[in-house]
Amino acid sequence: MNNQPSGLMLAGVSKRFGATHALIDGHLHLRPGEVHTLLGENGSGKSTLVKILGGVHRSDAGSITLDGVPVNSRSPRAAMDLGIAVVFQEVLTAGNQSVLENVWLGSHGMFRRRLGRAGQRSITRDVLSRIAGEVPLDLPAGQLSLSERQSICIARALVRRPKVLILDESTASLDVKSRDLLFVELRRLKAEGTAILFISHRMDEVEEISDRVTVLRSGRSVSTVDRSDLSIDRLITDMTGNSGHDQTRRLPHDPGDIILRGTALRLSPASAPIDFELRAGEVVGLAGLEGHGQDQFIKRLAGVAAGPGSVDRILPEGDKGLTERNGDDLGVAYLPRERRGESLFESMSIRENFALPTLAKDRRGGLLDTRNTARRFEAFAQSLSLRFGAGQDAISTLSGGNQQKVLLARWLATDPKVLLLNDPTRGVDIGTKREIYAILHRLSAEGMSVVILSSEIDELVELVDRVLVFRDQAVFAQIDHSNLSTESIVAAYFGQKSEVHT
Ligand SMILES: Nc1ncnc2c1ncn2[C@@H]1O[C@H](COP(=O)(O)OP(=O)(O)OP(=O)(O)O)[C@@H](O)[C@H]1O
Repeated sequence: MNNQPSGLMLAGVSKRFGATHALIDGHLHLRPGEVHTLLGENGSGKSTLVKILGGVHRSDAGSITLDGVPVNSRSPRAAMDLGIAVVFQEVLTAGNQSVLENVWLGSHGMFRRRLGRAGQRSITRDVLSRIAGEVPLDLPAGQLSLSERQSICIARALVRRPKVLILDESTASLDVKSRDLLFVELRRLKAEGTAILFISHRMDEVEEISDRVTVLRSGRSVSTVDRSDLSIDRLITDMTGNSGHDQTRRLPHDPGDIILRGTALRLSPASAPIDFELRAGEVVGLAGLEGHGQDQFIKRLAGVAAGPGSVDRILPEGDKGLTERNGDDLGVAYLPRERRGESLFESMSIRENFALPTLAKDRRGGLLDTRNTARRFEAFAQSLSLRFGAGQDAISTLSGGNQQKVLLARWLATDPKVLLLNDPTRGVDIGTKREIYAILHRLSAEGMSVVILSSEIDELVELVDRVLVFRDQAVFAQIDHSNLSTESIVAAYFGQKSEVHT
């Protein structure tokens, strides 16, 4: 008779990377039939723990058991064989392979053969319809949206019917509809006895789905809290070791002169044209269900997407056309949504990734003064609480949230007049998010204008002067500061106009 507790038990698990102690004495009990959230600041060790469970890293010390049986996965396949399925933080799909092939990528030949092609199709259709709606199985994955590609990664884990399902920030790339569908599916799996380890920096999600929450701080498990005792303040205190991260809702204020103007911008041939004016010191939010035009709109403002209509940067001495090439010279900075591919240089160091567009600031008589680069980087690293080993380390050694902070620092360092941010705090912990909001509040008070596309409604309510909500490739509603609330934004998402919308 096995007296070991059922589920996944971790005791004293630790892992070092060179001088970095990523995980120290990690403890966790994940029970069958629960959603257990792992919460912690960027770099606190969550992904390291997940990668140990998923057979990507080997722990240096400690014990892990599943239903009393030692887990010592030497590879992702070994973990899978034990019934542990992990959806990793980055969206990992092969763009030129079909949706169907992507879902079955990496599974055993035997397992696949047993099901046959027809079986694979029907299981995939069934799983995807539950978590993402209709997705064409034969389309190359590269043609799908980020959210749909993430749903493929989740489906890849689900078709294997795991005992333990681990979702490492998997919701960060999902649109609202798919996230809601996933939560319904998680509740169903939970009722069937699946043990679910959930990681997210979004407190609304943590509150909604968690049965228990374990907090990691600097690689150590510091507390485990039951759903009935959940309080955001308590969780933040456990995460940070102090309680200094107060919410700071933006106050109404008078913006300055027009600094950027979009005229008759059309996001699709049939959609209504959009006129848009951005004033100095304004912070404007863009929102909407995924695929409704807000992403295209911010890309048009940034000059990285083309289409009918024009975007003009209004300079004090008069109008001047904005082109893709001179956007930076005109003080317009754009932070794209996808870290990989769109903005990170994976073969470069942390400091190089930060400094690339601003190296001219470090030239002295034609020579590069790297000490100056280091000084500039250090200042941003401090204000954004960047957790890293050394500036020369490869960017890939940083946790996901810390990579995002380096990119934000890169564009803040250009001293932009207009900062265009495409979902900038995705993967950033709540303490740092609030530090970023404070920085943006300060810079906008000094006259910088910000356009921020965010999938996080609380972030918009806290940060912006007004929100444009997109539907069907057009602006459906503009919600002004005095009417900003979670309810008013969500109502507009789903096409409900109330009298508060202008
Ligand atoms: N391959 C690696 N080489 C060197 N250091 C690493 C490596 N992987 C992780 N680290 C370091 O280990 C620490 C923990 O990182 P980890 O990715 O586990 O954090 P996290 O809690 O998942 O953060 P985030 O919320 O940002 O995803 C960080 O300091 C990170 O820089």
